[in-house]
Amino acid sequence: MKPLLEIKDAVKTIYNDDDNLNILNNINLTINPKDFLVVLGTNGAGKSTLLDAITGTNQLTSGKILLNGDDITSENLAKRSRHISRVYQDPKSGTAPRMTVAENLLLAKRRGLPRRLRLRKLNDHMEEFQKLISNLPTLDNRLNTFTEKLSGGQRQTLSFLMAIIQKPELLLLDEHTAALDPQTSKDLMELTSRIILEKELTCMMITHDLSDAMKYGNRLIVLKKGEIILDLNQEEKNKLTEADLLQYF
Ligand SMILES: Nc1ncnc2c1ncn2[C@@H]1O[C@H](COP(=O)(O)OP(=O)(O)OP(=O)(O)O)[C@@H](O)[C@H]1O
Repeated sequence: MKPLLEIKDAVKTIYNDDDNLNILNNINLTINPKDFLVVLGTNGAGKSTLLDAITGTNQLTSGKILLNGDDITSENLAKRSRHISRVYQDPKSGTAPRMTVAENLLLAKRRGLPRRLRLRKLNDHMEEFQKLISNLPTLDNRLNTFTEKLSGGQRQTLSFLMAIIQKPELLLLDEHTAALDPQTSKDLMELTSRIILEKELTCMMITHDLSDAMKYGNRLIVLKKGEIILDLNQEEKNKLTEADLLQYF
């Protein structure tokens, strides 16, 4: 199978006056199409830095990143965002507050087009957007609500829908349920898993929640001090208990 994403000898160095620190220390990782990879690790292990390198938010010091065999290591964020989408932890970061739910969805659907063209003919898309949210009690009847009026959970659900609406080649979830209450977090995690399977997305998800890490995904890696210290496939993951996982922290 042709890999979707290849990370080769990735190093990210932070230069300090007295000491240099490799926050990514020679990471090698291959992700295949339809993989749902869960990423665990202690605070400061380098998880977000790794996602930053994949999206182009932050460039690597050395190493390569290939998407579908193409070297994207020095491509800028805008170019990569045509293929890669990301949901952050903060519900406020993914949506435009002074726009309605429907306008946000249209912006996401037309990502890559000039902004002035992106909001045209909204009415043509209302039926499609209504269908998209029809099974989601949290957003039902909210298409015309300004995003700033939504709760954190509603906003995060919208951020997630915006991230998948164009069927990205790679979906990156950066603790996307961490700021939500337990029930809302569970609902969004279940929606996430359902949509990833239905749309056959390839996903990399950072979480600190061990039970989510056990329950979701077909592969699990643990990062520590910028290195991958554990990499398990589905079968190996199924044999693991939360207590086993805790030993890596
Ligand atoms: N621009 C920067 N300058 C200096 N240090 C940085 C910079 N970016 C990240 N770091 C450091 O690199 C390390 C890795 O940070 P990163 O945010 O990737 O960790 P993380 O695994 O995502 O942590 P968390 O679970 O807390 O979100 C941390 O020690 C952090 O302080």
